[in-house]
This record gives sequence, structure tokens and C-alpha cells, in this order.
Amino acid sequence: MTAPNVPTLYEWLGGIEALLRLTTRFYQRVPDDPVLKPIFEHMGVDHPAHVAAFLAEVLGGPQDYSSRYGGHPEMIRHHLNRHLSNEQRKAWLALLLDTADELRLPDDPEFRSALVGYLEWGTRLAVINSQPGATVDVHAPMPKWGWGEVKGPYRPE
Ligand code: HEM
Repeated sequence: MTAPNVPTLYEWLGGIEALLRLTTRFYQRVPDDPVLKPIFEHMGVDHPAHVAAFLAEVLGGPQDYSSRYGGHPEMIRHHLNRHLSNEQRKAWLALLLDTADELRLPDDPEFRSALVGYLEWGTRLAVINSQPGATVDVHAPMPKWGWGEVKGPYRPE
């Protein structure tokens, strides 16, 4: 159970508006990254908004990705047979975190460690689901991420 007065990670980072800024800027920067550029050459214009909606739901925000876009099974489906490598995963993660710094998303240790925890998990799952033979579990539940061991945001004194 969530303790009273502890914001969700979604609330703490600034909600959907902040996530849209993050994903929009991230995919603007992708073409400048030689490792990531070829992977996203054919992505649709809605891709940044879909990833923002997915992250919002995982981090405790509205459940729009589930109600509008098909939930976790649909996200997995997008990664099937992409043959993503660990090198590509690390480039994705590094660029996302660098973009979070560029946009001045909250950088307190509590928030960033929780965010990195989810992104480490999520990017590794994307790589696993992109390998030959991976299949979609149509009942895969949406992951939910909270503050973890730190139990809440940084508060002075
Ligand atoms: C936490 C990590 C991740 C999340 C939440 C995520 C989320 C998503 C979502 C929601 C989509 C569907 C977008 C749409 O509907 O257009 C998608 C597609 C995709 N993702 Fe990810 N992803 C993650 C990690 C990665 C990583 C690490 C890579 C590659 C290094 C990757 C590569 C792709 C590709 C290639 C597509 C399809 C793009 C296209 O439509 O051409 N993803 N991802």
C-alpha cells in the first residue's frame, strides 16, 4: 500500500506533459546516435506519444496505454523480432537519461534510482522480447513501478 502524501513517480516527474517532452526530445536526438539511428528509421509519428503513455501508466499515471493502445502485450509485440542487442539497449538507456538531464527532470537520488530501476528492467525485457522465438503473452500485466526501497521522494531534514 502506498503511504499517504507520497506522490507517484508520475506525479513527481511532472505528469504526461513532462513525459511527452522527454520522449519527443529523445526521438529527436535518436538520429544523431549512430547505434540507435537505424533502429528507429521507420517509426510512426505517434511513437513518442505512445511511449510517453506507456511510461505514464507504469509510473502510476492514467491507464491510457491499456485502454487505448492494447496494454503490455501490444508493447511487447512492437519489439518482437527486432533482434535488439545489449549495446543498443545501453545506448537507448543512456540517451533517455541524458535527455532527462537536458530537460531538467527531477534529479533527486530517490527519483532517479527508481526511474533507472524501471528502465533497466524495461529495456532488458525489450531485448529479451526481441530475440528469435519470443512470443507475446496476451495476459501480460502492465508493470507498475514505485519508489522501491527508498519509500518516497527526497525530503530535506
Ligand atoms: C523501458 C523501455 C522501453 C519501453 C517502455 C518501450 C516502449 C515501446 C512502445 C510503447 C512501443 C510502441 C510504440 C508505438 O506504438 O508506436 C515501442 C516500440 C519500439 N521500441 Fe521500445 N520500449 C523500450 C525499450 C526499447 C529499447 C531498449 C529499444 C531498442 C534499443 C526499443 C526499440 C523499439 C522499436 C524498434 C520499436 C518499434 C518502432 C517502430 O514502430 O518502428 N525499445 N517501444
